[in-house]
Amino acid sequence: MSRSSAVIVHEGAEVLAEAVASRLINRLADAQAQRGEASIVLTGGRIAAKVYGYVLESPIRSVVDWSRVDFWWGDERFLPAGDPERNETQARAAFLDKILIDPERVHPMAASDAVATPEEAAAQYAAELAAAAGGSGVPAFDLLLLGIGEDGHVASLFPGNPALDAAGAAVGVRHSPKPPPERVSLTMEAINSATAAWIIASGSGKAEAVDEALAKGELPAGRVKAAGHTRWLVDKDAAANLKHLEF
Ligand SMILES: O=C1O[C@H](COP(=O)(O)O)[C@@H](O)[C@H](O)[C@H]1O
Repeated sequence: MSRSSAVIVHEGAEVLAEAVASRLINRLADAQAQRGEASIVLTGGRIAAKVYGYVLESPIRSVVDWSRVDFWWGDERFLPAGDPERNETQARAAFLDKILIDPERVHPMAASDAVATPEEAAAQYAAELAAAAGGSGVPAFDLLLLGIGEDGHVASLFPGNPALDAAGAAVGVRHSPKPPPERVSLTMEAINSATAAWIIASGSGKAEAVDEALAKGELPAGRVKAAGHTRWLVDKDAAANLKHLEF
C-alpha cells in the first residue's frame, strides 16, 4: 500500500461536515462491498459532532449496514461513563444511539469509574485492539477520523507530551494542556497504520496549526501519515494560512 496525502478545501463548516459525512458513508459502504464489514475510528470535537449529525440525516445513510461496522475511538477523555465530555458520550448522542448498530462492535475506551488509571485503560484498549487484529497490533482500520486542536494536537497526542512518542497501540496521557488532564489515546504508530486517516479542521482558530503541520510537517498533526491515504478536509477559514493553495 502506498502512502498519499491531499488537502481538500470546503466553503465553510456546514459544507465541510456534510461532505465528510457523505465521504464517510461511501468509504464504509465500499469496505463492506469488499469484505462484508467495515471499521471506523471516531474522534471527538466540535466539527466531528457536526459530521455525525450529517451522517444521521444523510439520504444515503442506508447504503451502509451499520450493524456490521466496528466503531473504535482515537482518543478519550478519562472521565466517568456517560460524562458529557467523553468522546464516546458525544458520538452516542449524535448518532450511534439513533441507528441500528451491533453493541458488540462498539469499542469505547474504558471510563474512569471502570479502571483506576489512564494507563490501565490504554492497556485494556491495546488488548482489545490486538484481539480484533488476530493476536497483536491493531486492525487495519478502513477509516480513522481526527480533529485537530489549535495547538496542533490530534487524538490526545499533544505537542511536547511524552505520549506523542509512545510505542504500542494505546497510551495513557497525563498533563494534557486541554482539560481534562487525564486522557487515553491511540499512539501515532497505531494512527498511521490506518488505511485512511482524515484530519478535519474548521475555523480560523485552526489555521495556524493546519499551516504548520502541512507546510513544515511539525506538530503532532504533521506526523499523521496513514498507511493508505491521508486527507486534510478543511474549510476556508482553517485553510487561510496555506499560502501555496489557491481557492
Ligand atoms: O480534546 C479534543 O480535541 C480535539 C479537537 O476538538 P475541537 O472541538 O477543537 O474540534 C479532538 O479532535 C479530540 O478528539 C478531543 O479529545
